[in-house]
Amino acid sequence: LKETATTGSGTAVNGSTRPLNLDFSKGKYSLIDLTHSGRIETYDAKNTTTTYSLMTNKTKYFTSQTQRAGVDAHYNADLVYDYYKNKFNRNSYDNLGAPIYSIVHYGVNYNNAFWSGEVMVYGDGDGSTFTTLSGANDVVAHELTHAVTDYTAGLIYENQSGALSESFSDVFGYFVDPGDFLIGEDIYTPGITGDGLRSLSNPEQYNQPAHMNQYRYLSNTEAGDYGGVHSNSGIPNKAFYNTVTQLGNSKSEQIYYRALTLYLTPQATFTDARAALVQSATDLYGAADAQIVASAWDQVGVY
Ligand SMILES: O=C(NO)[C@]12CC[C@H](CC1)C2
Ligand SMILES: [Ca+2]
Ligand SMILES: [Zn+2]
Repeated sequence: LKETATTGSGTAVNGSTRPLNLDFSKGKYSLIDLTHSGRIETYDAKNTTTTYSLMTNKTKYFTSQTQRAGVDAHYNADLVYDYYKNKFNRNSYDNLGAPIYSIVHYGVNYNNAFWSGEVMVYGDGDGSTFTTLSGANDVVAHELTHAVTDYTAGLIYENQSGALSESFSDVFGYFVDPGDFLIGEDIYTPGITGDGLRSLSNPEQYNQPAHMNQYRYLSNTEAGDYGGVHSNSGIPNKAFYNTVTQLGNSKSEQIYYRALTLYLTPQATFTDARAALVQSATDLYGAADAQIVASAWDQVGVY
């Protein structure tokens, strides 16, 4: 049967109202966004980890409590799609219009979200450490940027290249949510205000190193977070903060996108990332801005 693009709205994780791009067919509305070539479809795992079904509704208003996870996964995926298209003319994570599939209500009390290599997956959190993880636009951007990275630099998810993968995902999480330098603040510890999972401006606040002399040589195993990819990302994250506070968002996002998509390679080290970003700044804006990038990395002990 034919699909018909239409619009509606839904209730977000935080209770606000989100506009939604929907499909109407066979007498019901579904979370299928047909408005651009990277179509977006959002599914509900209903707290299993093995089965899922398209999130649908009788009306165009997705306002029930259990629909909130899907509303924000769908809305934030479109927001991130639009960010990459509008800023860099990138058509979905593969730049070929790949569909973006999201699954919400994954597992029980699942305090995580991840890009599986094919789909976005979001837990509901346990209500104490996290609430529904699709509710944070910076987290959705973080995860979809892992997909972009997989199709471009291909950074290997361990040791320094893995910490760079984490950092680039946090950096584009910031660019999609530029009001603060925290990651995950909208869904982290719902009972506490003002905190976040990580800080780009002050990584040490959440027990991340912010200088090479604090690098954590952890084991390259799941228990060691693959060489500490989520802790050592504090070092390139701080270099990013040093850069963006000098160059501003518009120049910085173009420099970071160019480095990620043109210069970085799978085994890149922090030194390679510095060189890729300095080169990108030179290409785009000249020697003075490139020097600002170089200095940003000097300050975290990466040469
Ligand atoms: O850093 C991450 N993934 O690499 C997180 C962990 C909790 C939020 C969802 C996924 C961010
Ligand atoms: Ca944020
Ligand atoms: Zn990540």
